[in-house]
Amino acid sequence: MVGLIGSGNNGGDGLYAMAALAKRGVRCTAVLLGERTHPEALEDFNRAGGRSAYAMQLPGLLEDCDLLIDAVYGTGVRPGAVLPEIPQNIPVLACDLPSGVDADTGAVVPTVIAADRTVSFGALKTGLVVGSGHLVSGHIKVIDIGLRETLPAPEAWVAQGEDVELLLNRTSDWHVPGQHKYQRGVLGLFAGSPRYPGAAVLAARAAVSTGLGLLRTVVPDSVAPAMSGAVPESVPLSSQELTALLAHSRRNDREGAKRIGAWAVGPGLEDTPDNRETLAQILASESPCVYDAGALVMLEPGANPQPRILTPHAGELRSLLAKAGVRVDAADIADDPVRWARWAAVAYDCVILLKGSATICTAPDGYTLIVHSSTPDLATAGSGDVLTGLLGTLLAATSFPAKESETNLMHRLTDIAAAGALIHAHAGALAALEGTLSAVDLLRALPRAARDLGL
Ligand SMILES: NC(=O)C1=CN([C@@H]2O[C@H](COP(=O)(O)OP(=O)(O)OC[C@H]3O[C@@H](n4cnc5c(N)ncnc54)[C@H](O)[C@@H]3O)[C@@H](O)[C@H]2O)[C@@H](O)CC1
Repeated sequence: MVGLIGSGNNGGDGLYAMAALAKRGVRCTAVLLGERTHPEALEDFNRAGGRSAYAMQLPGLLEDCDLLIDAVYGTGVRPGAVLPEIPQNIPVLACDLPSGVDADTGAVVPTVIAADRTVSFGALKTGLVVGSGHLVSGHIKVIDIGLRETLPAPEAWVAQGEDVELLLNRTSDWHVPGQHKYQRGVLGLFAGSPRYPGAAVLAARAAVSTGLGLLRTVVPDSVAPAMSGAVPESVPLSSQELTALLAHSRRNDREGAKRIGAWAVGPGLEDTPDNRETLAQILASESPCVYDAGALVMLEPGANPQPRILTPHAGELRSLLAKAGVRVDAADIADDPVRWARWAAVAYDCVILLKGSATICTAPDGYTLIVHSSTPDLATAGSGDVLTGLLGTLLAATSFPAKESETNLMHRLTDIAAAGALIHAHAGALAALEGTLSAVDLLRALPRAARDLGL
């Protein structure tokens, strides 16, 4: 076993770990990379029979290495760190976090040492589960080292499959299925264009296959035949009907509100004057809404009484922020996705679900849930459309108390966004078991994924 040992406490942790292994008879060599080495840990390691080596000996040592322990840098890494290259065939176990990962943001240096496993001490660091850090952390295990009482409140929470029931607060909100179709929610879907008819169909199929009561669709004439063919459950909504219905719900008419409980807007949508007009009507409707893809282009920053979830990927987030006067590039977002998602949540007064290697769901007050279980295969065309339909169903099936505080409402939306991301990720994992993953494979797996997670 070879350990890469840095000059700080992370190096000390690596030496103590290797000392314990050396005592069990494992042949351990510590490559000392810093100008100094944690003195007590080095003494313990030497006493246990470990050997030390210099950086120049590393290539030879790696030829006969079953496991590399990476303890060069932990939370103390500063920008500009340069790390040795490790051949891909050598399994790497990182102490606390892979060397070169920023513990708070997930930013990595170009020479970051990718780990197969990371053993993190005391608490899960945000940088392990978001951005580029998430891609190099491998399997993560958090070890309790008795710090719990002294740790500050977490700045973000990781949501997992078993949390879905809690996130959806099903006991109080979800109606008994099968009684009445409106009780399982009515969703309006405004999506599609002659250029992107499939996006609307994917979102619609996702919505109905997660147990929606009724789907009303607002799609261009050219998309309508494909929609009724692929999603016979959907009921088209003419523009006159739409205007009348939205006027009803603006006056808080109970019947109108019942007819469309939530909206899903954007998959395949084009930026046209007519679409902008419809979008403005939906924005004014005050029914909760998920906005994706083409709809994001048409949104403006600022407060809006409508409860909203926006679901950008990094490029769309950059455009949203630019409209709000915040100039960032793709690299800035990759280096600190939580920070920029929060900026957008504030600028647009909504919940942001930022898609990426991990999904970040965040409210304007900073309440943040991270879903990092997604398979990389989910970055497939149409996968976002499926997520939009699924989130629409979750919104339509949730009853939001009329007198909910702004903060509670935003937290509820964040919980729903994370629940959607978890179901989506689980569907992706199920579909990936069958081989390559297309959006249609994802759709097929959706009912089973929803059932597995208690929907
Ligand atoms: N702080 C705590 O409460 C605990 C810390 N622990 C361990 O301590 C680690 C943090 O220890 P440290 O604060 O000593 O930090 P690190 O051990 O991560 O690294 C700090 C050392 O690396 C050097 N360094 C950092 N960036 C550099 C760069 N770009 N170029 C050259 N040198 C650079 C610093 O000068 C310093 O000597 C954690 O990751 C964890 O492994 C744990 O043992 C548990 C408790």
